[in-house]
Amino acid sequence: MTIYFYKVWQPYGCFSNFSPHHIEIQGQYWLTVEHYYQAQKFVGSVDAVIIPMIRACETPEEAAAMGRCSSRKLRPDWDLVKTTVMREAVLKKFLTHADIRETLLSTGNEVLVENSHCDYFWGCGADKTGQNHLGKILMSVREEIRKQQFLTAISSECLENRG
Ligand SMILES: Nc1nc(O)c(N)c(N[C@@H]2O[C@H](COP(=O)(O)O)[C@@H](O)[C@H]2O)n1
Repeated sequence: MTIYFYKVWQPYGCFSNFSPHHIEIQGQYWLTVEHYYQAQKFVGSVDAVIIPMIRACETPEEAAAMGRCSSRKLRPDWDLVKTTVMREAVLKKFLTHADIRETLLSTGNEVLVENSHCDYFWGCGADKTGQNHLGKILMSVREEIRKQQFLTAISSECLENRG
């Protein structure tokens, strides 16, 4: 069964980048993944001055509005790096917060889809033909966390057996 998510207050809302789960990357605190993601659009750009403003936004909606402002100049490599940037932030979120990590793991091998009607890149779009990159990232993060947990369990068992 496919699991659809989108708004924070809907089922599986913790999978949204707008969910109220902070992350810390390179010693900097970000209120949500969305704050971090929107700010990264301007790293090294002539409009980098906006980064601290995005970081200071009180809500992810404000951060998204600021990051989507079409008069600002995005970093030139943004299209090349944006999925890597997003994966790093989403992985950090689920490594930081144990409760939502359990929610993610509880989805087993189900397909996860961001049910955004307007976003055909991160979500599935109105007609479900979108690329669903956020759902794909969540599934790959789920797999990575599972592997990490397996390796940790194996190595502690080995240590116990060595006495
Ligand atoms: N408008 C909106 N509301 C939400 O609640 C959402 N979860 C999203 N989707 C997210 O928007 C981000 C993409 O932003 P850009 O179009 O690249 O500026 C990404 O985090 C989606 O997951 N949108």
